[in-house]
Amino acid sequence: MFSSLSEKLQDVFKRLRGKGKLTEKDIKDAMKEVKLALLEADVNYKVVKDFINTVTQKAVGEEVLESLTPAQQVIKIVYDEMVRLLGGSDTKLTFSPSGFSIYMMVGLQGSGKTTTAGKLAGLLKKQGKNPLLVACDIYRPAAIKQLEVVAQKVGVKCFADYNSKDAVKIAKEGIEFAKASRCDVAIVDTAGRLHINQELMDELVSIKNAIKPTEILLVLDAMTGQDAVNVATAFNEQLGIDGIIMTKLDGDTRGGAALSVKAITGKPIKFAGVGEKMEDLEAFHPDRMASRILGMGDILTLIEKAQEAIDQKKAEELEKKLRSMQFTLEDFLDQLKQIKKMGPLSQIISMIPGIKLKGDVDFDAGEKELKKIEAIINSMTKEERQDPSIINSSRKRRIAMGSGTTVQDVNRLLKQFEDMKRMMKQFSNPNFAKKGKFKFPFM
Ligand SMILES: Nc1nc2c(ncn2[C@@H]2O[C@H](COP(=O)(O)OP(=O)(O)OP(=O)(O)O)[C@@H](O)[C@H]2O)c(=O)[nH]1
Repeated sequence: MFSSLSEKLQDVFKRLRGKGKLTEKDIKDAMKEVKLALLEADVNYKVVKDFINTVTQKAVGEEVLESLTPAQQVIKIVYDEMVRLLGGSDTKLTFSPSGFSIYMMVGLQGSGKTTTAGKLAGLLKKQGKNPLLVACDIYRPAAIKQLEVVAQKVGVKCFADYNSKDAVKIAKEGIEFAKASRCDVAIVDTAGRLHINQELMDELVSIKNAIKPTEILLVLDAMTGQDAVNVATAFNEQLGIDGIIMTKLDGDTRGGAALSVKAITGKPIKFAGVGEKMEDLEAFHPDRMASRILGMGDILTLIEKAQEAIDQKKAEELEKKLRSMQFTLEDFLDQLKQIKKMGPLSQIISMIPGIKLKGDVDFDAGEKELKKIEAIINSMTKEERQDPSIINSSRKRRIAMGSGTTVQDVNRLLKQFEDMKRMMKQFSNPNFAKKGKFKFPFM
């Protein structure tokens, strides 16, 4: 996410940090580079111009030039302005005071509307709501089926009528059905087109007038850059939108759409799609996103993901086991599964502050390694997991066969596990810190 922009900005800041006291020329030179980085990231030209003017004006002020750590002050100004550009404070979804909320999903074909409707239903369900999905994309029968599939994936009901060719009627009936089924949220998936046209807008306006949605959410594909911003402008002018869901941010290395859309349309990004899976929808936090772009990580989202994925009771049990040295391969497998629930490795790593990844890091290899470890442990018997010391050569061959790996792979895992246990032992010795002998293997 935003990796190429992030890399460039961090390089600029690194050079600034190396300078100690800054002159006006230093700041202006740095701002030229920031400007270039933003333009290369496909941020709207006018937005970039305003951004650079504001930051330069603030940064060239006496405060920064006389400050003890001028570079940090400049970075802070850039950070604050970036937060403002991304929307300032968080903008949450509005719920209707009536207790029944309707969200109308709109957007171009392929923007991720149907997938996002499912993700949103899943997210709201996790928050204790009872959502219903309504399939109003009547032009593509596959789209109705797709919505039914995502509804099933997240465990919510879906209202569809394969025989009707009247999207307004389906929308109205869907709302009635939602109310009758005691749902408190209806998410209406509408049809998309390849391009904006009058017919599409007329249909959307008719649906809007018929169901009076609590919010109209525009789904935008981040990877289409300034085109996405133009789409947002058109939808907002012709239909009126309340918020934006920016999808495919996981594949967007530039960030131009996310950084321009609020400034251009005045409408906030409320959610971010960060992958193809149903859990891959996050509330959009401008401050956290700015932190990520500037390479400061996003520790808050990381903690939230960990809290969602990690079962508190299990974590406490694990801590006890670690202390009493009863940690087995079974617990190891459990840990692995919990980490995997937090999302792809690349996403988790990008949220850790201070970690700057240069070039292509092979996350796929990391994911494959995790899968391999899981397969190996899954091929062991319960006894073997509890006490790996009984795993002799013939057992190793059987485990390798069963998991589609090699005996070397099994040996490597067993060694890693033993090393880990040895490390735990050092930790659990209250004197280890005093001895000053302990060294992490990677230090
Ligand atoms: N990587 C990634 N892929 C996404 C995300 N959101 C959606 N997609 C993918 O984008 C593709 C298009 O998504 P759909 O939900 O079918 O798009 P749509 O806007 O409903 O398209 P129509 O039904 O044709 O109007 C699918 O392959 C999705 O899996 C995201 O946040 N990240």
